[in-house]
Amino acid sequence: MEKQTVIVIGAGQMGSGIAQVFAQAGWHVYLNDLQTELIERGLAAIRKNLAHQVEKQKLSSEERDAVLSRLTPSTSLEDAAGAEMVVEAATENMKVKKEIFKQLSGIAPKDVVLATNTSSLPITELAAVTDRPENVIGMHFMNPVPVMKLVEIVRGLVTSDQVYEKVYDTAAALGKTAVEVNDFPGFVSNRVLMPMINEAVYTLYEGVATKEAIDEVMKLGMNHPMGPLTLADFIGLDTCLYIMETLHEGFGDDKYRPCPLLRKYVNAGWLGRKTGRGFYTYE
Ligand SMILES: CC(=O)CC(=O)SCCNC(=O)CCNC(=O)[C@H](O)C(C)(C)COP(=O)(O)OP(=O)(O)OC[C@H]1O[C@@H](n2cnc3c(N)ncnc32)[C@H](O)[C@@H]1OP(=O)(O)O
Ligand SMILES: NC(=O)C1=CN([C@@H]2O[C@H](COP(=O)(O)OP(=O)(O)OC[C@H]3O[C@@H](n4cnc5c(N)ncnc54)[C@H](OP(=O)(O)O)[C@@H]3O)[C@@H](O)[C@H]2O)C=CC1
Repeated sequence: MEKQTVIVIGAGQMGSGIAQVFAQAGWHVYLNDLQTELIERGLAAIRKNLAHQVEKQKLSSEERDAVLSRLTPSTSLEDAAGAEMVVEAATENMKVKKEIFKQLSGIAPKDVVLATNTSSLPITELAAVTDRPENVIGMHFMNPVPVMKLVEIVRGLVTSDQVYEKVYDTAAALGKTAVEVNDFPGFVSNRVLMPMINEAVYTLYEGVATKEAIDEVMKLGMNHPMGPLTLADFIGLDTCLYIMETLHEGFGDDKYRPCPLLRKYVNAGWLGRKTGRGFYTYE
């Protein structure tokens, strides 16, 4: 198979997971972030995951080394000039993403797929800042990327069939199952998931039960692998808040209003697992 190159923009929990699965599928990967330390943190997470696979004999140490050799740190978007695909996984903020996509227009070759891993933001609006909106598409991986099977593919208003097919085939080659959805706030995944999480936060805020009780009810009663407050910490409370704000603004419906407790925690810098504190505390 011809070796292909992808640039993954944002080396946070999603970007590092996306880089890992591409590299494990044989792609060359530029892992891009603003600072070298952030890329190093992402690479450290990948090394840890690969070490676990070696320990479990799911991967040989030679394969691990080959995967690691396909990962190149990048702090310049100019590296998009040498890629066949871009997957943007920077912070869930329209201003940040528009700036990235605007810059990509001047750098990436014309036929490059410009995919975003956004959780909720409109693909069509993002596409409109580029000189090639037909190449822009949502390629929404789930967290943790190496484990979760789904990729939600989101077509913008003018995404071409060719770009859709390329992303669909790529998801399959990464061992994922793609599901096609249209471009509306939160798509399907977060339109359904995030109001449940937000309601769990309201349940805590209104004193209906303790955080442990709320999580236990949903785990044991509904067979969810994680309770909603544990899951919110896992996703990142900033990301949860941004998604609720996108739903609230996008639909103009108060049923999506973010719980004030969620906003308070984010303002306090309690972003969940990634900062060591959210609804729970972490080592
Ligand atoms: C916000 C959005 O836009 C969209 C989203 O992503 S929403 C979030 C979607 N994700 C979820 O809902 C996740 C819900 N939680 C789960 O499915 C499970 O708790 C879980 C898969 C995370 C962990 O599973 P578990 O059975 O409780 O724990 P554990 O036995 O430790 O892990 C199972 C496997 O996953 C792996 N794993 C767990 N966490 C991992 C991580 N962060 N990265 C890589 N691998 C991981 C483990 O190494 C283990 O692999 P092996 O079987 O090879 O040992
Ligand atoms: N968390 C989740 O469960 C899921 C998240 N997503 C989506 O994936 C994206 C990333 O989320 P996640 O990985 O959790 O977030 P993280 O906060 O873990 O990582 C985001 C990374 O992007 C970096 N970044 C910010 N601006 C830029 C830029 N201009 N260029 C390059 N890198 C930049 C951040 O750096 P710094 O810290 O310095 O700002 C940070 O390292 C978001 O759009 C989110 O909605 C999708 C599915 C699931």
